[in-house]
Amino acid sequence: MDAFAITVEHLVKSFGPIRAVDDVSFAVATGSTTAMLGGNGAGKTTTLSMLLGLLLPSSGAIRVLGEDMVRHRYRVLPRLNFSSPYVDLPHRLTVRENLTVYGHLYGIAKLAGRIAELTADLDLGEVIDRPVGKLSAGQKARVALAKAMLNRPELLLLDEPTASLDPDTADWVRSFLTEYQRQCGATILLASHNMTEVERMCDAVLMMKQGRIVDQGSPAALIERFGRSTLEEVFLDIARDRNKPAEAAQ
Ligand SMILES: Nc1ncnc2c1ncn2[C@@H]1O[C@H](COP(=O)(O)OP(=O)(O)OP(=O)(O)O)[C@@H](O)[C@H]1O
Repeated sequence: MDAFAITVEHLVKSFGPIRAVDDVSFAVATGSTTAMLGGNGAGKTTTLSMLLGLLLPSSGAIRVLGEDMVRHRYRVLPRLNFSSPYVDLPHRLTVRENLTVYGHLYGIAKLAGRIAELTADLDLGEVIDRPVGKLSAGQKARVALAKAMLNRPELLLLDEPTASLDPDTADWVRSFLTEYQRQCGATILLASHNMTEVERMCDAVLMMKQGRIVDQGSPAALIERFGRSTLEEVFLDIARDRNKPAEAAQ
């Protein structure tokens, strides 16, 4: 098994004059939970979209699970999955119909059994035959997670996995992900604005600003380097360009 589930070198994505991702290089250790942090517009979603093969890079190299993502993404897509609050599942289909459609798309064997397992794991029994459009945000988030788990991914890319969830549901989702990772040794890369979540779940943090990675390390190492007591304070220091320690400058 490769030491790194993801390696990115000199990745650039331009939209006309905007360099949304501006010469970014990083590696995500296999089996880690790594967070991508940064203010609005820092380039997190654009980076995740390139890792998923949804957007083509303007330049640079991406290897995901040992494969070149630009040239061979169809080899690797069956081994990963993603969840994002910005991607809606078809509203008129029930939860079961949605999971069935995606299960067929992913070529899952014994699909009915897998859906039954996920219904139990994600506590979807009450909503399984209801249209997705009629569910609450928290219920939709659990359905989106079930969709992301259908193929038992080795790599999970999550865009703000707990955005708009109440603290109880958010905590439940975090525990679910941590348990999945413990059982399967999966790698998780998530974009988040929730610093407490990142401190609790993540081994490593990539700090993005204006399309670049401006600092990285474990939450504890970053907090120590910035002389702060929480990751939220480190985030604000970086966002506001203050108290920047010499070794953080790149
Ligand atoms: N399709 C697009 N066309 C033009 N500009 C885009 C496009 N997608 C993203 N951008 C721009 O690229 C930059 C990075 O956006 P991105 O969505 O990656 O940021 P983000 O870090 O995910 O932000 P947020 O925390 O607000 O979700 C922004 O300036 C955004 O306006």
